[in-house]
Amino acid sequence: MVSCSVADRCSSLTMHHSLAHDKICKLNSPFTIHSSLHIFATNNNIFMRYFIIGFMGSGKTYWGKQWSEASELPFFDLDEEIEKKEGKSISAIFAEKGEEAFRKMEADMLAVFYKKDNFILSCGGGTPCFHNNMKQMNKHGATIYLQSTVAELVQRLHAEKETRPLIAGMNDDVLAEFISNKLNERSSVYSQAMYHLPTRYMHTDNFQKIIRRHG
Ligand SMILES: Nc1ncnc2c1ncn2[C@@H]1O[C@H](COP(=O)(O)OP(=O)(O)OP(=O)(O)O)[C@@H](O)[C@H]1O
Ligand SMILES: O=C(O)C1=C[C@@H](O)[C@@H](O)[C@H](O)C1
Ligand SMILES: [Mg+2]
Repeated sequence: MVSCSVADRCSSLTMHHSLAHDKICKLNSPFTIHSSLHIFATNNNIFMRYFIIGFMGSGKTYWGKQWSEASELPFFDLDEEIEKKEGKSISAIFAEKGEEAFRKMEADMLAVFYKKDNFILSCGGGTPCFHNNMKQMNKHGATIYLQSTVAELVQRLHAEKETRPLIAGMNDDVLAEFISNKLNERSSVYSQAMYHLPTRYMHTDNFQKIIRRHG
């Protein structure tokens, strides 16, 4: 399904081959993802499914929207889809029904996307870590891990804690420790993504240029 071309060279971005996870190829841009390398086909239908994963605050929604505008692939945000279906915020769902119930809703909503054809989906921070979701996403499309450092995440999440139930009310020291521990715990799952994009090397301008070149 996927192969690495000779042009796939880059200092900051790596791709994990979906069929041979031990093979790591350097890519010249995140948008090699958008090339024919990641077109999936069944029964003569061609479709592109991109699942963006990463820790809370890594920029999945931010980059997913920009990528969608530039590529014209429709953008969806899994948290927002759950909120629409349930008619309440993620915080309210956690408060009223608990995390376990939320994880089930999340897996069920994700499964809806396995049947859609062309999209970019920004997942929740914990999505890959529950209900075998990581394996399923790798099976049904291309998975893209936005890899951020603890320092980047603390900086971004500092101002947005209250909309994220897992970190609401934490002071900055506790937040940094929580992020560090949780990231550590989740890293082995995130690393199963086909593409790893370190967010500190991503900028709007080069992102869009890359799309124009590869889209
Ligand atoms: N490269 C960037 N430049 C400027 N702001 C950014 C960048 N990446 C993310 N942000 C900002 O950081 C905050 C967190 O990003 P975002 O909401 O996209 O994260 P997320 O991965 O979708 O988080 P969650 O899993 O909680 O939904 C947002 O305010 C977003 O606008
Ligand atoms: O990291 C997590 O577990 C979460 C991230 C958010 O996107 C939401 O899905 C929810 O707040 C849980
Ligand atoms: Mg988001």
